[in-house]
Amino acid sequence: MWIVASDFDRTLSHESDKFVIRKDIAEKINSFSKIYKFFVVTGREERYMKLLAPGLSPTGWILENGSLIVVNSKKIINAPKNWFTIRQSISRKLKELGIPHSFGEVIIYVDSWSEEISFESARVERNRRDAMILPPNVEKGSGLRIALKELNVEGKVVAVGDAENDVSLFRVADYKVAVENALPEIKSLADFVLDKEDGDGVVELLDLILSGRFPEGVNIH
Ligand SMILES: O=C(O)COP(=O)(O)O
Repeated sequence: MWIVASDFDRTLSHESDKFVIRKDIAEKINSFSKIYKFFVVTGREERYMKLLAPGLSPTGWILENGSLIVVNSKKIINAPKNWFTIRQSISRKLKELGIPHSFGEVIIYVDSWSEEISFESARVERNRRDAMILPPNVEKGSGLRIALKELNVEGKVVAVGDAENDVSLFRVADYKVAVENALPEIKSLADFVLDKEDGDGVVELLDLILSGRFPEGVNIH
């Protein structure tokens, strides 16, 4: 069984489309998901995914950077019980420091954050200019593992991404794939770099898998 775990922003969707996924790309993923497994693994909240990915029906969603898993209409929170008390105290500290932030269902989002701040009971994950404050040990990779366990799915995991918060996804993958527009450090970690950017790159990957040309038939560059 092939299991594709794909980032969303700048991997499935393009900034010039205001991060809304193109219809042909969503349709390709929907048909792939009927044969194999496809998970969208994103830092984003569920409410944004409803707006940015209308009509997209993957096998499952790993949201808020691995802290919220949605499979088979079931929501699983990947955080310790005391996390929400910790989250309140972190929010108070951010307010004292004058750092604007917002809450997801589980995590804290900070836009355009360049300061180096660490917290005792939380982890800060950077993603390009933004940052997310999460429970310790919660990341995209651990979220994917929970989804696979919940669905009782086993197979070869192909992770595809573009930026820093995709590194943990690479750690749980059998094959690490970067889209053409990925950051240089992500490309250097990848087993394969796709010829195309964003969603066109992911379609390229899905076609390689569907036609049986992955991984042997891929030109490594
Ligand atoms: O903007 C974000 O929250 C990051 O989203 P991504 O993980 O899909 O790249």
